Amino acid sequence: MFPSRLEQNQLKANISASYNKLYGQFSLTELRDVGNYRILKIVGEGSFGKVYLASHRLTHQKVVLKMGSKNDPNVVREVFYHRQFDYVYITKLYEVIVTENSVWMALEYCPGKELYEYLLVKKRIPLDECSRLFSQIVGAVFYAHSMKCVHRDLKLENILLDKKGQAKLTDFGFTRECATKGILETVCGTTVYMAPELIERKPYEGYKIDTWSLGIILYTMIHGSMPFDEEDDIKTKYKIVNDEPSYDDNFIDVNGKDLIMQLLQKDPNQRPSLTHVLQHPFMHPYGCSILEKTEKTIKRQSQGCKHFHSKLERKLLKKLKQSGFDTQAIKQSVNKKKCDALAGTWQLLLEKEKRSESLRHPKRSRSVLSVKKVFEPSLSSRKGSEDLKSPEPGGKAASLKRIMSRKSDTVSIRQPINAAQLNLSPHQSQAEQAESGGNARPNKKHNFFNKMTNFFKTKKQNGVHYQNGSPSPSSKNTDKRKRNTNSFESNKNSPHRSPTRNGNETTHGIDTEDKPNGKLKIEEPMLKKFKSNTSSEGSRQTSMGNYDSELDHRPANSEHEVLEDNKLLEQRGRPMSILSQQSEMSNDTYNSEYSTDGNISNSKANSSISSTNRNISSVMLSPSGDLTDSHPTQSRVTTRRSMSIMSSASSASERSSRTDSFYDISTASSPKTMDLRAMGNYSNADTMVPRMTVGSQWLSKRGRSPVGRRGRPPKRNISRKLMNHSSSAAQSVIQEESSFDNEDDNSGVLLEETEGHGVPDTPLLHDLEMPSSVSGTPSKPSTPVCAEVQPTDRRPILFAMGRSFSGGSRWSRNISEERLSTSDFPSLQNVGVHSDIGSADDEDNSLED
Ligand SMILES: Nc1ncnc2c1ncn2[C@@H]1O[C@H](COP(=O)(O)OP(=O)(O)OP(=O)(O)O)[C@@H](O)[C@H]1O
Repeated sequence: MFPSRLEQNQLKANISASYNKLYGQFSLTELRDVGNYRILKIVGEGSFGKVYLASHRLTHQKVVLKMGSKNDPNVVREVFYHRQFDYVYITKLYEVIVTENSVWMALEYCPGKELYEYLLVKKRIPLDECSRLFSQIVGAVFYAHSMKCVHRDLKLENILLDKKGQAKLTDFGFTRECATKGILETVCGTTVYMAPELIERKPYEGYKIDTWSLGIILYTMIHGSMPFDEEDDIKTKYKIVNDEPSYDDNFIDVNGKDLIMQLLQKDPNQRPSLTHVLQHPFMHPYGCSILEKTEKTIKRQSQGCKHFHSKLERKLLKKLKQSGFDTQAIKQSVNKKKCDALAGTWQLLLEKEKRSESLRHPKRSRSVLSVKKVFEPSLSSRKGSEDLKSPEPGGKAASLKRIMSRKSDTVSIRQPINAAQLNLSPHQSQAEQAESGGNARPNKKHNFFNKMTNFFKTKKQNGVHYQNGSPSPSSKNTDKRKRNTNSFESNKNSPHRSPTRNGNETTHGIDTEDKPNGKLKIEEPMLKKFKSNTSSEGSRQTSMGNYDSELDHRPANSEHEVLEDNKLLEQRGRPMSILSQQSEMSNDTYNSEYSTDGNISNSKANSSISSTNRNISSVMLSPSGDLTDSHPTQSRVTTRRSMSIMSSASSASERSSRTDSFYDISTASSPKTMDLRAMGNYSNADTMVPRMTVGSQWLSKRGRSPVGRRGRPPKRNISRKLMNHSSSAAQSVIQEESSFDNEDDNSGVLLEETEGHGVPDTPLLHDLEMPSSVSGTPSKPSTPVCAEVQPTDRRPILFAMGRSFSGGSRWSRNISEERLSTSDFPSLQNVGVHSDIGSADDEDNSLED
């Protein structure tokens, strides 16, 4: 029986519709999935590439996917070091996916964004909150240092806030180990955060430059502006080397000042150890608690205590086994920190299980770090910080906004309210917490809205008018009068900090009477100043140069991206990076050591560096002590905010370290190769082509590209073009590398300045292994190797880059082979996974774990 004509037509239409659908899917340029992750939206963009919010398909856990170029050694460096860290105040690296050209890092999602942005919103962070956040940051750096690693790019932008408002250190692109070489030479970091010895280009102790940057961070958190940040970078550098920061007693107390002064000692040897920092009275009560727990964590990890020992882990492992998983493979991946799909899935499952567990059995943590604990009125009032009660950025304001938006049909707020404008009691905050947690009870809501109404009534009576989230001048007068009764001076010697002083209220104005010189300090310009100060290059921003226009330059791949970009525009009106004049070195990425791999670069950037160096020296050598700038800075257009830099003055050892790091991660070192390295043999013919490509990319990336680290891809392309065509340095790299074309097969050659090499002795760095597929052979964990360098001894050393590039795709291939597909997994119910992901706001990450 043949189908009727109508049926035939219907069938035809169906077939063509599904064909077209499939075709449409194939021709989609939009990125939807990476490995086991479904991309949800763009959350940021770094110099490496875009950063996406994604969902792990198997566990529905949210992660951040950060993309980088496979050929960028900073990406390799970041992965290499980051995967070693397993610490509560460092973002977790769950998984690394390597595709043909890119590396994708699946990182812990921190919805609170950067501390920098938080500070922009808050203007200043109250002392108690500073103490809490700063203890967490110092804890993270202490942990990294105990692993014999220095971060070298500590700044507000590299500290993220998780959903609980906890600080998380991130971005390990400049990290290096110090186990083999205590004294480093590479100038890297961000100018305004740089220690004097870095500015002066002296050899430096890595740990101590981190300590200095911590001082800058603390100062900025408290004051809302940076201690050394001038319009002119030369002046900034001069100040870093010669001046003491000025402290504003309206915002800082004796302890805070004492701590910052210690951290910002010009003499690195005078800077305190991080143990001392954590024990400092300013850090009380958080510091000691963090120190204690971090030490425990370090001890446990250094003793090689592996995972799978806790009850929860064993339970989860059992479930997985019962469901047919290869638990041995999981154990191996996790213990060796392979960061493959198995390890990633395990970590995410475990986190989810922890969350469910803590929901099932909520326990009250005794830790002072517990969010619950810090919400307690007693502690809060002792420290006087309202913000402790709002762990999320935006604090009360954010919560309030949410609550109010829920009730938008009955209550309306004209403008977002800044936390600073609210002065609720601890109890109010607790109620608000309950509200924002979604467990609000009607009576509480009622209560809360009554309080809100009262609050607005009171403010109205006091003449406060909200404009763009800030009180209008008339309100400031009122506030000023109010603060007169609570002036800091009167509380200065009090052992307890004044709630008003610590609260956000104080951030809105300072009494004329409080100032010794009687000068009125106007708050709004302060905020503006801070904006540009924090974005150290942003101080040169023009009205044209802004984040918006930068985003506009980027090709929007899809409507989705456009939407995201628009959201970003709404959220962040930051100044953007615009190409600076070539002589501008400081806050741009200037001549990374990658660009000098085997070469002393003669690029424009290099000359810019030397010109700036001349500038610095001329400034500093001025006999009168005045700032004499014999080489005035060329007109800068504008830049966005502080940029991380790495100078051409990088020591060969640093370069060696980087390349060794890459070597370690990509190929397993063999004693034989090591010997060859030491003997200075050159080798490898077939890897020269990729090396050449890589060389040029490195040059354009963090090299002399006038675009900063946060430069956008189109600009990078431009600079790459410039490099390729105009930079003799790039050619020089290629020439020198090409000269070794006919060497041994297994290694790349880098013309290095070296005198030998050392092997790190840190036990914590040892037990690592990337997927064996990286090297193509089962690999014993290799230790980071770093050449001890004498600048005078310039000779080529062998370094086994070859396989890394030629074999990179093999790694990628094998990883993807190993990667679990959805079908590989049984139903998640079988392994006891709940679908209420992310809803809990528990203590899953607590140090007690
Ligand atoms: N784990 C994360 N959670 C939430 N957002 C993140 C996370 N990591 C990065 N982001 C967002 O992505 C942006 C860029 O990320 P990141 O700064 O790490 O990139 P980058 O390439 O290292 O940048 P740069 O080197 O210029 O500092 C950040 O500003 C932040 O807003």
